[in-house]
Amino acid sequence: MPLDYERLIRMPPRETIHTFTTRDTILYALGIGAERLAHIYEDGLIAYPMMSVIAAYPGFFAPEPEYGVTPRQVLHGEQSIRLHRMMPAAGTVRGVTTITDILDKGAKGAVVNLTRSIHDVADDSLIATVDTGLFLRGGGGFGGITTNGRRPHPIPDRPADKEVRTPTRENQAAIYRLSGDYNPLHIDPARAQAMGFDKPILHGLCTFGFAGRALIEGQAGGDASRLSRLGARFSTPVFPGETLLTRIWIEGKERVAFQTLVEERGVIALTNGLAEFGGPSQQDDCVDDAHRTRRSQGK
Ligand SMILES: C/C=C/C(=O)SCCNC(=O)CCNC(=O)[C@H](O)C(C)(C)COP(=O)(O)OP(=O)(O)OC[C@H]1O[C@@H](n2cnc3c(N)ncnc32)[C@H](O)[C@@H]1OP(=O)(O)O
Repeated sequence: MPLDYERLIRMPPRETIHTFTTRDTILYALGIGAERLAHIYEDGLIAYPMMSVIAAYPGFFAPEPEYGVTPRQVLHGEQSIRLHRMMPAAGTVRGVTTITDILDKGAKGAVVNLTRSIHDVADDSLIATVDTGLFLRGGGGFGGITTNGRRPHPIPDRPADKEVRTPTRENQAAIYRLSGDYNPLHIDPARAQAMGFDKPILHGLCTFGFAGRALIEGQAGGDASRLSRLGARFSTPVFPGETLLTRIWIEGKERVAFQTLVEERGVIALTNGLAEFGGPSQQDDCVDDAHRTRRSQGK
């Protein structure tokens, strides 16, 4: 059934206030397979920039039936983050989520693009801009625009400059969901089968976090504060327990293209990836003392 474009595009912006503690930051890091002490120990804890995807998350998208969307149709299609300052390891943030456009992909489906600005409630500073594209299978055919002019970042036609391997665990989705995405698709075999999958799949945002970690390790020497932008398109679902292989193409001093493959199946899970380093422009103003100490110690 095509979605109800007129209703959906008029959906008012959704404001979400979210308080999180160092425990939540550590849980997110474990959910994306982190092992570095800096991300899993409360003493001088550093939040991964990818954690912005769960900050002020407004909840599972449009479950309301009047929009002509059912949760079974929804797959995560694209994700990007831009960091304007570092994610705090604890605090209260305010997110405002808005639908930017809805694309009609005909028989294939529809793409609903959303953007979320995340501010620190303490000083109202903008922390991150989080853009999400949701692919609604079967939601197309409503007579809408087919493109917004944005093109996926091209992957170079040459061998990658680097590869970083990051194994996921069998219980990865079970850990990741505790950061707030309780979609049964990722844990309940019957619900996964009802959506056409053999078994529960990993959250797309968990795969995204793994890719971010691989890029931070492969391109920034493990210094998470240097990642300022990360974006990619989801092309094949990942199953918990599979090994991810992130291929990196250096495109400039602080910029890489990337793809993330599932090693066991040789399929591409994330593509059209783009990452930028150098850190948020005003980052030194935002780095707390513990973090500065860790950086100077090279941790
Ligand atoms: C709530 C759920 C949470 C999750 O975490 S789910 C897990 C993470 N997500 C995934 O695993 C999704 C993996 N991707 C896929 O399964 C497939 O990939 C899609 C079903 C999303 C699309 O595949 P296909 O139906 O075969 O479409 P096409 O023929 O490749 O492309 C049709 C049009 O759709 C655009 N498109 C394709 N993939 C995406 C995408 N991932 N995000 C946004 N747009 C997409 C193309 O460009 C094209 O458009 P043009 O006809 O105008 O050229």
